[in-house]
Amino acid sequence: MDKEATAESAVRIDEASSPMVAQFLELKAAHPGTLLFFRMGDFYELFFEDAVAAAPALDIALTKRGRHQGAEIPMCGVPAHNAEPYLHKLIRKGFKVAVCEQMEDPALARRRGGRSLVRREVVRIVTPGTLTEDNLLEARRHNYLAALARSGGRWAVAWIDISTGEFLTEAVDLRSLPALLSRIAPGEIVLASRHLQEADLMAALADHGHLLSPARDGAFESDDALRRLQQFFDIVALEALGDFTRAEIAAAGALLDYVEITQKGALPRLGRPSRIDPEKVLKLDPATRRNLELDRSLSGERSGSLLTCIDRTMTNAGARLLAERLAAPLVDIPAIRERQDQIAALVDDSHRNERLRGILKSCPDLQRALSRVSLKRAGPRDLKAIAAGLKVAAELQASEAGEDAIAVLLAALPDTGSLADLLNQSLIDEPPFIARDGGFVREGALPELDETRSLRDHSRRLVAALEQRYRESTGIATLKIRHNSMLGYFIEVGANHRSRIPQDFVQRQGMANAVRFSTAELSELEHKVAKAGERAIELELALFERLAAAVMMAAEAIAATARLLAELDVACALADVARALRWTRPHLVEEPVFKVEGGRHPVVEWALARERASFVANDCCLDEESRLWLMTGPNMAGKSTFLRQNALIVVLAQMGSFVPAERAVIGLVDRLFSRVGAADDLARGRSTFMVEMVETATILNAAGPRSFVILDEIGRGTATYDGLSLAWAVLEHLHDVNRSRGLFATHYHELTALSARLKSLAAWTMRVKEWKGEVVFLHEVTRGTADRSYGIHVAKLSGLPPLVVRRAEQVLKRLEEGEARAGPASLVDDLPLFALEAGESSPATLPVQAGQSVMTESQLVEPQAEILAARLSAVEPDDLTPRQALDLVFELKRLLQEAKLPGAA
Ligand SMILES: Nc1ncnc2c1ncn2[C@@H]1O[C@H](COP(=O)(O)OP(=O)(O)OP(=O)(O)O)[C@@H](O)[C@H]1O
Repeated sequence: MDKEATAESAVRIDEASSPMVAQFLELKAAHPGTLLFFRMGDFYELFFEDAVAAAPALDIALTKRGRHQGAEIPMCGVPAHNAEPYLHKLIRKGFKVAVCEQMEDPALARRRGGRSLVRREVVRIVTPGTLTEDNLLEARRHNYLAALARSGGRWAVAWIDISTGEFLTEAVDLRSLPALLSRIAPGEIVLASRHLQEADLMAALADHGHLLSPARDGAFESDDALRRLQQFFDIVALEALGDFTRAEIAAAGALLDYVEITQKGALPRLGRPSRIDPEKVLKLDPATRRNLELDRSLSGERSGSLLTCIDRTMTNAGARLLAERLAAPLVDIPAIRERQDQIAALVDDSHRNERLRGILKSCPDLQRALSRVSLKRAGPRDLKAIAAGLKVAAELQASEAGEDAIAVLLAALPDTGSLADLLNQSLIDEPPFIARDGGFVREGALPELDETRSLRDHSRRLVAALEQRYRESTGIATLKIRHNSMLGYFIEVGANHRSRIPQDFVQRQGMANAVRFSTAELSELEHKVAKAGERAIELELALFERLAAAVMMAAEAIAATARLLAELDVACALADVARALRWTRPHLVEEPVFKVEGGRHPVVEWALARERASFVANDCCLDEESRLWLMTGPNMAGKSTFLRQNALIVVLAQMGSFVPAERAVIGLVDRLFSRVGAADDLARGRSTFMVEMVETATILNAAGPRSFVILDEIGRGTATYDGLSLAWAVLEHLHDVNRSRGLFATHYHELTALSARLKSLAAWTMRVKEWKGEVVFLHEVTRGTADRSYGIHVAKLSGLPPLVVRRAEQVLKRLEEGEARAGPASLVDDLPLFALEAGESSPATLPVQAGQSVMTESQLVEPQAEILAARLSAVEPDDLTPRQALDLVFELKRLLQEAKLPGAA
């Protein structure tokens, strides 16, 4: 939500307000919830509470200027020509900024009368979701503006990227809303103010609360929204674009309204909205997305994520599309196969792929340049970028023939050659960013401009000739004709030559060492130069407008080109990954099977390769016979890696990529769940165990026969028997009720006894070898059950003090002796399936072995005895002075007392 400091201004206009303060306050009142960047000459100034909020956020000085109602007015300012970094900082910190410009030349205002104010208007409201400038945006990520609307009791989300024109909608229910939002990852969410009080909605938006932008309720009214959409897209009936729900229409229309308000009427080019069928997208809840480290690692960094591992795209648009596909894998075999075909066409022909990637490399960001042109925020460099992008498209098309999926993709590129030629012929090779000062039109592009420029240059040469003439006529060799913005052209001579100045030189400025003059002749020349210069800029700007209009005429073709090039880039990148990392094309089927041979974890394998270590590939075959795998194995043996690698193979396969395996047959997965590891969610007041249970509940409530579930060490966050009981019940529920495919890793070896009774549960383990008392992890998945956890071996490797390790070994021995007396198999008989429901038994009746955790005091104090022994054996009696010997006796006595050893009193 907006920063509090920007809420409605507390300062009011009254009769005593100066005209400028009154103007400021009026504009401020019209734009509540924003910081007002008030243009004053070369600066944007901020006043009152805006200044107080912005100065610390920007780390700039807070000063004072004038008084209002008897108090000094706080103020801070940023330079207008370099405002973007400041805007960036403020947007990042959650502020919105209303940019208010001077709409006339201050000289004009002065001419109206001494105290006339410069006319000022807010030209744009900069918000996190409506950015278009490259400096404010991340080049390789989408920046979505989303709107959430309800109509007839049903919800929908619409989202656009105004910097690329993408426009999508999806119907959603409140339960699925967090998953949808975590998939879109919007920068800002527009919501009708009336919903802000709804507790269930606010709970669903808990993770996204800081992104909310409340908007007027009327904007979400679906009839108005429909009209707005039809008008914007110039269509009679929206049905032509798809079967939108009322809520989708309301959300989409509200987005247009919000964009119109923030862009002050300048609407960007937007593609027609397309509707996403939620059933065609693999559902990944926020926890699963996070746990699988799809686009960020668990520590929140980009490196170490799957996306970083597979992102070999050459263009920003390609990187954005890849991220989009990874965020929303498909549940649609024909669409997946279409993507696979493109990769397949390139994977075996690395020369072709390299050639295409080489050409793509020089492709600028067509989408973002086009969006700036549509918003009239573009400069000559944007037009040049569009020309360059279109040239790349033409070059790619010319370089390819044939009938495979890539050739088909390239054949679909629209012909935009004439526009590219027009732009290239009109613009110089490296034009400036902004059009205002001219200097970007190529010589020969516009005959009138060439004439004007030569007139201007000729006049400049005449000025040089005049300087030479004046030097000769006055005999002052150091006389110079110079130029500055205050005086224009002037003649400058040293003060000591004053006596030689002719009568017709009119003095304009006297300084300590020099005097400045003008002459009628010089003024006339200056006038000519200035006029020619002005005319040249006029001509250049007019041409710029014509070129921008030509671009907008071809906007749909340019957008289609940009989209196809991004698709090509993604195909090339994934083909490159597949070839370099030996990935294979998965076979997608409708039946709920999962058969992966030689599967690998892409990120772990990549990390190991950097250390020149190799990854051990493993098979995973889930079918009706063994739909659920119960994985046991020592710590560090690779269970989590195995679980995740199979989940990632699902994601990769359904996003249309090849997968890290030798062979893979994947039955479409509708929902993928992962509960791997646990982290405290202290910000929301949840302990590790609570987080674990909430995530597990989500899975058990939603997973079905087409889902794929990975669960890692369920129940470890609580007492052993509580944990075991929970894991037990969860496993049974998954097997009998959810009937999903899945992998379940556990340290509760007791659970493996269940595999004898649950028909589709198979016990698998990670192989280890004991060698000379050490454990060697083979990372191989094999049938069976682990006999031990080797946790203490692993702890030893971690540098735990030897004393603690030895003690742990002792305790373990005793615990195991206790367990052996009862035997894990007894648990199966003690807790028959769904005995709970039948009321026959409860998890609380799990057999707790009497005496298992009870130890005598003398057993417990053994470590202190060892400390004492260690201390004594370190002593060399011959080296001790009498004083040291006495100290030692006291020390030993103290240790003895602390240990409470028998006889210590
Ligand atoms: N298949 C493999 N090939 C090679 N190295 C592997 C493989 N699987 C795992 N490893 C290595 O072993 C490390 C530990 O793996 P992982 O975290 O999956 O073990 P774990 O059994 O889940 O351990 P814990 O029970 O302690 O969580 C990984 O970081 C990786 O370096």
